[in-house]
Amino acid sequence: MNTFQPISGELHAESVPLSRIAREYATPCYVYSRAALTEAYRSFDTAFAGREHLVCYAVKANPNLAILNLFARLGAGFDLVSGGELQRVLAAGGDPRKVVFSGVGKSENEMRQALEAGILCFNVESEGELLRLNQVAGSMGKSAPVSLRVNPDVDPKTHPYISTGLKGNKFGVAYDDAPRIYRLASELPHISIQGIDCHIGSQITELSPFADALDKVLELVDRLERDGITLHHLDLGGGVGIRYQDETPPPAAEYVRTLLDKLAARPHKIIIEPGRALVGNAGLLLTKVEYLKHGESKNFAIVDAAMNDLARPALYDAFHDIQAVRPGAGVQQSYEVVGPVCESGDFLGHDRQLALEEGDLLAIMSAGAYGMSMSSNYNTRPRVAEVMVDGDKTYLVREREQVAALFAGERKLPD
Ligand SMILES: Cc1ncc(COP(=O)(O)O)c(C=O)c1O
Ligand SMILES: N[C@@H](CCCC[NH3+])C(=O)O
Repeated sequence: MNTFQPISGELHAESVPLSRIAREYATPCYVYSRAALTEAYRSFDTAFAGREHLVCYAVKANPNLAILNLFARLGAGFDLVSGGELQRVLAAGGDPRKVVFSGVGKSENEMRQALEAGILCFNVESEGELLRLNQVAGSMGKSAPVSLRVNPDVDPKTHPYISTGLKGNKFGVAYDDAPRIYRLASELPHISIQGIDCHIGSQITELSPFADALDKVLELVDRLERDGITLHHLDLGGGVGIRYQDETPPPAAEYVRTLLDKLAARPHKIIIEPGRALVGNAGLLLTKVEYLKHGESKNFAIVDAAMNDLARPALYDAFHDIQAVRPGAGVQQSYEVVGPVCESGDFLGHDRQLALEEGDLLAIMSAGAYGMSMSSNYNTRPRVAEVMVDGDKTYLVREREQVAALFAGERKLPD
């Protein structure tokens, strides 16, 4: 699908020219396509047809309430890492019985909040967390549904900051420790074992790490079975990559087929936790060129978006394609595309061939995941607006107003 494509020489979001969005909402702003979000979700969901499954969207990728609401309506579950994310999911109409709660540092308060809401499963990441959860659940007269997140020591072949399933990473319990901790869990009075969980990293563009991790998980499932511990679900995490530049990540259908081929003889319900693959290419960051500056060795295009709006280039040296919204009238040359923040690391792209004039609009592509969600107020810059496009309509999706509109008459927002 061509979510963002040129029509009559101007880049559009669905059928809305980006210059119209800039005029109506000002720049910088994030622009999301409802059709692209829907299609991405469905591509995973339909690939599981005939198999008991749950696609739990990883909220951290983009916790925008309109996006959560859309996925909830499509039947998604949610993967959380904080009590704040749980509040958002509930405010957006998500079903707590489809929620899994990951994260290495869950606080007592967060445990209470999740037990109160009645979530599907805690993905427990340490023995200490298991013992604490048992205590908290007991004090509430409840039983906590649990999977252990195991660390399979598989190399996901991605950026080291976003690898999570290697021995040296802080995530999950050590593979060889898992049987002992499951035995402990089976003896705790307020813990109810539901499944097993594994998430090896993010922006993974090959299938082999997923297949290797699943093999290791299945070995453990068999071992547990022999020990008399039966699991109801397997949560295989997220991590499927997207195309930013020239990557060739597996399409959802191929990824799911690879998993299901190994799971054909297994009775378990399958859970996955994709984040980036559902939202990454459904969003862009729209920005305006404020100034062109020709330095001694480089040309700078100084735009009104910055590292506080999109941290990925500064943080991971990540590549985001940068497209002119309209063909430029300037001379085509190499530009450093940089923001107004007072750091030399404040760049959105290096050495980009662009024909620019001041006032031109640029689209920073593939910014739907880990864009707004990692933004900050650094340099006392306000957080930018987020705009949802639906066909030829656009609407501002600023938190409170947006939820109020979505749930008018249906649900009262917490103060
Ligand atoms: C536990 C867990 N699940 C799911 C995800 C989502 O990852 P991605 O956005 O790469 O699909 C993450 C982030 O890496 C995670 O830590
Ligand atoms: N923030 C990372 C992904 C982190 C995945 C979360 N465990 C990125 O922008 O690529």
